[in-house]
Amino acid sequence: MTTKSLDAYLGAWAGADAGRIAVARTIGAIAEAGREIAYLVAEGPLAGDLAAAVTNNVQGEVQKHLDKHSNDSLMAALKQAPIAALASEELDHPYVVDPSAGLLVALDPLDGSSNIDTNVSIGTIFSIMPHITGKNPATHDAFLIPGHRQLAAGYVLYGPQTSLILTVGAGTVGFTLDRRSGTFFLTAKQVAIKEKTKEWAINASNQRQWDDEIRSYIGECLAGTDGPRGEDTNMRWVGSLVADCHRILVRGGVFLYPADKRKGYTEGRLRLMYEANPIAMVVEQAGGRAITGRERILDIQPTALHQRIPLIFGSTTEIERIERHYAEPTAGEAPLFGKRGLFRE
Ligand SMILES: O=P(O)(O)OC[C@H]1O[C@](O)(COP(=O)(O)O)[C@@H](O)[C@@H]1O
Ligand SMILES: [Mg+2]
Ligand SMILES: [Mg+2]
Repeated sequence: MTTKSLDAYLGAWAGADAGRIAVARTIGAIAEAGREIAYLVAEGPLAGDLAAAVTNNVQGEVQKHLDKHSNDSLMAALKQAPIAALASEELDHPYVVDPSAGLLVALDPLDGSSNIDTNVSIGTIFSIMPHITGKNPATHDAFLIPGHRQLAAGYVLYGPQTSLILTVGAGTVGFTLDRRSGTFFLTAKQVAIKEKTKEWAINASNQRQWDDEIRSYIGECLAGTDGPRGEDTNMRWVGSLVADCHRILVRGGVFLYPADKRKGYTEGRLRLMYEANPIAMVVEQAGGRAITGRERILDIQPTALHQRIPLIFGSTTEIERIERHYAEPTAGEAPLFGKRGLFRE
C-alpha cells in the first residue's frame, strides 16, 4: 500500500504553480475541518445530541446540530484559505473571506442529515471554482458557473473509515484518514467506476410520483429476467448521497434522484452547486457519467445559488440505458411496474 499523504500528493500536483498552490491550500483547509468533523461524528451520543434540531436552513429544512457545527468548522478552516468567498447549504448568502482572492468554494457541510443519529455514513461535499475577475464574491451571481469549470471537487465520507475522495481534474483519487497520526493517506490512486452494473439506487417510496421515464427504467430493473432486460438486478439506498456515491465508485451502479410530482420536488431534491456538480466531477473523472436525464450535469448553466436539480449518475452503460428511456419512455416498460401493470395506480 502506498503511504503518500494528502499534503505530499497536493504538493507534487501543485509544484510551483501559484494557482494550483491556492487550490491545494483550500483542499488542505477542507481536509482539516473534515478530520475534526470525523472525530466528532465518531463520538456519536458521547458528544451530545448531534441530530438535535437547531433551526431551519435556507432550504426550509431542519438544520441539525451537526449541520451547524460542520458549517462552523469548515468556515473557520476556510477563513485561513486563499478564497474570495464560500457558499454553503447552511447559509443564505455567500460568506466573503478575501475579495481579491482567486477561488470560490461551495459546500454541503453535512450530507445525509437524516442519518446523523443512526450511525450510518454521512459526509461533507465540496466544490472549488474560479472567482471570475470583476464579479463581487458577496453575490450569488459570482457562483453561477457551470460545473465543467470546477477546479477541484470531492467529499469527505464519515463512515467506518473516514475517506477523502478528490479530483483536481486529473482522475479521481481516494485517501483514508489514519486516526493515530491524523493524516489522510492515498489509498486509491485511480478510482475507476465499473462500466457495467446491475445495481441501482433510488428512493422507491416516491414511485407513484415519478415521471414515465423513471417508472419505465425502474420497471425494467424490477422485472429482471422476466422483462426486456433479461437479467436480475439489485437495489441499494443509503439515504446519504456521499455514501451512495462511494459505493458506486467502489463497485459500480447507478444513483437516481429524479424530479417528481411532489410539492417542492419538481426540480429534484439535490442542490446543483454543492451536491450535483462536485459529485458529477468526481464521477466523470472516475470514468462514469452524471446527467439530469436529458443533459450532462456539468454543462448546466446555474441560475440560482441554491438551485435544485434532478441527479442521475454512475456506470456508463447504465446511464446510456436510462437515456434510452428518456428518448422513448415506454420502450422498456415492464409488466410488473408499468402503467398497465400489476402496480398500476
Ligand atoms: O430522504 P430522501 O428523500 O431519500 O433523500 C435522501 C437524500 O437527501 C440528502 O440527505 C440531502 O442532503 P442533506 O442531508 O445535505 O440535506 C442526500 O444525501 C440523500 O441522497
Ligand atoms: Mg446533501
Ligand atoms: Mg447538508
